[in-house]
Amino acid sequence: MQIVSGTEMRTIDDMTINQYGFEEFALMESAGRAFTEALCQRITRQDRILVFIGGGNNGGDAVICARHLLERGYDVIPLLVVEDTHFKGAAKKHLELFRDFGHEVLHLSSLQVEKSKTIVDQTDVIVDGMLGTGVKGAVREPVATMVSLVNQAKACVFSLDIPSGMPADEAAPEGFGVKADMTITLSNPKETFYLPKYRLYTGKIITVDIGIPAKAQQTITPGKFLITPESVRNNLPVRGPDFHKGKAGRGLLIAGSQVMPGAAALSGEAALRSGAGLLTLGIQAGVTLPLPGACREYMYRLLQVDDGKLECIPLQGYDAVAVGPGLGRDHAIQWEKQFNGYAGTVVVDADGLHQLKGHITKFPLQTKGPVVLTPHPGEMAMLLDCSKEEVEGHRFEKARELAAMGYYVVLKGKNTIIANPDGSLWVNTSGSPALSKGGTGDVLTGMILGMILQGIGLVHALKAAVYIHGACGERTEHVQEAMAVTAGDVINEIGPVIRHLKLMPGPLPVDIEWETVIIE
Ligand SMILES: NC(=O)C1=CN([C@@H]2O[C@H](COP(=O)(O)OP(=O)(O)OC[C@H]3O[C@@H](n4cnc5c(N)ncnc54)[C@H](O)[C@@H]3O)[C@@H](O)[C@H]2O)[C@@H](O)CC1
Ligand SMILES: [K+]
Repeated sequence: MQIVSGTEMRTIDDMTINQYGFEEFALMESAGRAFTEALCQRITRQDRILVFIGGGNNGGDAVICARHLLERGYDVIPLLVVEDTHFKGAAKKHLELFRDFGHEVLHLSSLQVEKSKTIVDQTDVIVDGMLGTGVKGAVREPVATMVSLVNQAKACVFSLDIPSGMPADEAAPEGFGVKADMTITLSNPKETFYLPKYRLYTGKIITVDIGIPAKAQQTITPGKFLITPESVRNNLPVRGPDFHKGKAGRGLLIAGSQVMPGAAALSGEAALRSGAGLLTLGIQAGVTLPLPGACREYMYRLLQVDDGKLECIPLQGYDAVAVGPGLGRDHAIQWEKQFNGYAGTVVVDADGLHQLKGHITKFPLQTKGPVVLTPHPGEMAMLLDCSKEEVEGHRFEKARELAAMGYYVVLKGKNTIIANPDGSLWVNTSGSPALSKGGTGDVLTGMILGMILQGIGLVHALKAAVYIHGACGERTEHVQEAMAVTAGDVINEIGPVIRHLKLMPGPLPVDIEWETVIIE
């Protein structure tokens, strides 16, 4: 499932209409109808419906929705928030058709604000078709007053394509808009749906297919995609009857310190629970690991510290190395000496990232294999010399900026982003507030290491680890309060979540990119 900015959506629409000859009028009909179908599955015949109609193509879609609802016998008030003169092209034709079929629209200009407030108060369902991806700048009157009215309404609000007023481009200045209960988005989820500043706007997100050809979608490169459970399931490691531990990789985890031994234990156990075949823990000599746990299952390599530097470990025989959880910053990793020419995968997290900072531009050139960085927003800000707010406001851009230095980036947070050095992105939708606790990041690093070791391909491994980690958080909430969940509880869900994924009912979709998905 591809995610797009508003600008990219316009490019796709232009290709569809101008390059492939699709009629704009018919495409709009398809959009309005797909929206209505999804809407009708969620409302009842008794609902009083108010359809807010703007003057652009989003309003055109809303006119079509109002027509279909009326033709199906629903109780509908179509309310035009601008004058007829705003309507152009296909939207204008659809408005004319609406009237030709004998339907009437109410004009906002003919109502007092008090009257419009009464109408809103008496409504059960609001269709928000005022502004779509074409919004520019802050919402102007009279739409701004209507946005406020909608946000105070008791009615269930369904935004058409995107909540009115909210921009569809990450680069646009922050906008104020409708706060929907559900957004039924056309063709592709918009990138801003996955930014923290707009989290309260979309409500649940549903994507509907409006018949845009795949060829038009493929013109957007590098692409941004949602991680779907189906795509994770299709690429999970499989163990045949002749399987043995050597086939599940040999990993090295350099982690832990006197004050944070638990981070090493959590990461290591998560790597093993995610399928790692053999794991060695490289840990500073003298650190006492908390027992029990998975500490029994891995091998140890005690690291000496000399002159403030951590001893280097020969890396032959290790398929991947993860470095950083709980490591501290006092004992320096000798990046160049330790990893020079190493052809396996290196994963750097937590204190490892702080230590890597001074080597950030050189490091990908010193290793032969891929390097994965797993920063949270604060660590990302540190790596890119910007503020955490800048990272959170521009998560796609910042993930790509770091990836362009030659890294695979896992930018953590709600809707974790995976970025490829070529700029391709994957966005996660699983997760839970239960994961907001110390140690869950260490668990994710271990899971990433475990998945990488099983040889399913680096991006598939990252997608699987990130998705399953989020799903583990969701599952912990079924049996206990989110606030009570610990990182150890998350580890305990890895096996059940993978089992659940593997047993998912139904045939596998041939091409998930074109499935309609419901994102809770
Ligand atoms: N061919 C296409 O391009 C298709 C577009 N579709 C729909 O078209 C939408 C995009 O349509 P448009 O590009 O016409 O744009 P919109 O309908 O999002 O908005 C344009 C209108 O809003 C007004 N406007 C812009 N910024 C404003 C602000 N800050 N305050 C108040 N009014 C403002 C403009 O004057 C114009 O009338 C999508 O969201 C989608 O709903 C669908 O019909 C599918 C096909
Ligand atoms: K809208």
